[in-house]
Amino acid sequence: MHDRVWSCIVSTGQTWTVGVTGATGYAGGEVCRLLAAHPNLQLAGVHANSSAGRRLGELQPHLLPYADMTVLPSDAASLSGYDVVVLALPHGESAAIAAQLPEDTVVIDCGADHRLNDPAAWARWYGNEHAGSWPYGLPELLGQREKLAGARRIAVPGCYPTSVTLALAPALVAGLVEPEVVVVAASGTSGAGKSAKPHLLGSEVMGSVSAYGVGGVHRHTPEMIQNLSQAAGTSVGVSFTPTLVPMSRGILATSSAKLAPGTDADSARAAYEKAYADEPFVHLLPEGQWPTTSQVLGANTVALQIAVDADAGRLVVVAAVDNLTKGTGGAALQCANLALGLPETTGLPLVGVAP
Ligand SMILES: NC(=O)C1=CN([C@@H]2O[C@H](COP(=O)(O)OP(=O)(O)OC[C@H]3O[C@@H](n4cnc5c(N)ncnc54)[C@H](OP(=O)(O)O)[C@@H]3O)[C@@H](O)[C@H]2O)C=CC1
Ligand SMILES: CC(=O)N[C@@H](CCC(=O)OP(=O)(O)O)C(=O)O
Repeated sequence: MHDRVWSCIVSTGQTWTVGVTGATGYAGGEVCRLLAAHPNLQLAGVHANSSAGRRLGELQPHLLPYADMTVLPSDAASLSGYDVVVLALPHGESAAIAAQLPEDTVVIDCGADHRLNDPAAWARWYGNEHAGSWPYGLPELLGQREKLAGARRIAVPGCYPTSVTLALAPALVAGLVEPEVVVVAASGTSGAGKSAKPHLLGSEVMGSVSAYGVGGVHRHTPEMIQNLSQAAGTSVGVSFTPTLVPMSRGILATSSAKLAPGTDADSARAAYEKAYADEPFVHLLPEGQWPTTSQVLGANTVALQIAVDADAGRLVVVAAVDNLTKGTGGAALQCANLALGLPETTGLPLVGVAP
């Protein structure tokens, strides 16, 4: 563990040490980037797998304050001793490590291992034994913030479920729509992680948009069903189609559902205004303005807009999120703030990087 790390933030008040594993990947790298601006959390160690022993600056050159840190191994013994551990590992790699960490350590898992409540759903979608569910790290979901305050184990949502849940929950809570939703979402390539895959080559991605995981086979479908059913208080059906678009970061999710009798544009807008009036990171845009991925890049924010398509009889909601910030790394630190009793917004950017 490094005891002296250059930091651009002068801390006032209590500080907690943070170890990040998966720090050489996209999600872990984003956690480290955001930690550099956090006044109370100090990145004290970076861990990974095949790159253990290397200098972080070789692998994540944008993380200048941490360039001289040596990447440490990713086992439980190496990860013990931090106040907070962020796991940003491939699915299935977190649970065994987390089970060996002290109970009073705040453990935030960016992977899927502890997101689903239903063991049968886990077995169906991930194919191995369920490691048990943890409090789900989406504070804006009704009733969820209270479960995260003081928690010592938190499961950060998937990036698509974050955008889709925040887009549709207010309508389902208020009974504005029928509990059957259709979602088409576009993601940048960083959503697929940093390891080399042929379909992510520049020559495959540039100048082309492709659909994948079509026909109800994407593993984020059960997570959306879980969240939206919690909001609706009844089982919600989800048809989800993800698409890959030629940009590095960002998700633009377009969701729609059949209007319930009596829903009109005014009642829909009122429900969304009420739901998000006090949410610092969720922004219902002024009428007529539509979300773009560029406006949320690098920010822990979600931009939303709604429309009532009276002819089709559907509510349409568009949501933009940076998959690496509010979609993972920012959400991880938002949850850490809640777990530690810090103001929820501490150290998190509201300002995007545009254009
Ligand atoms: N990318 C995104 O937008 C989002 C990602 N997530 C989740 O975050 C997690 C990380 O994803 P992402 O950053 O994209 O992935 P990357 O492929 O970019 O990074 C994976 C990281 O995990 C390490 N790693 C790989 N295999 C192992 C292993 N067997 N044991 C320990 N460490 C290992 C790698 O280390 P090394 O390089 O040394 O091998 C690397 O640091 C995943 O669970 C993903 O689902 C969640 C929401 C959004
Ligand atoms: C573009 C792309 O490939 N995206 C990833 C989403 C990854 C993610 O955010 O979610 P998890 O944490 O559940 O892996 C995918 O569709 O699998």
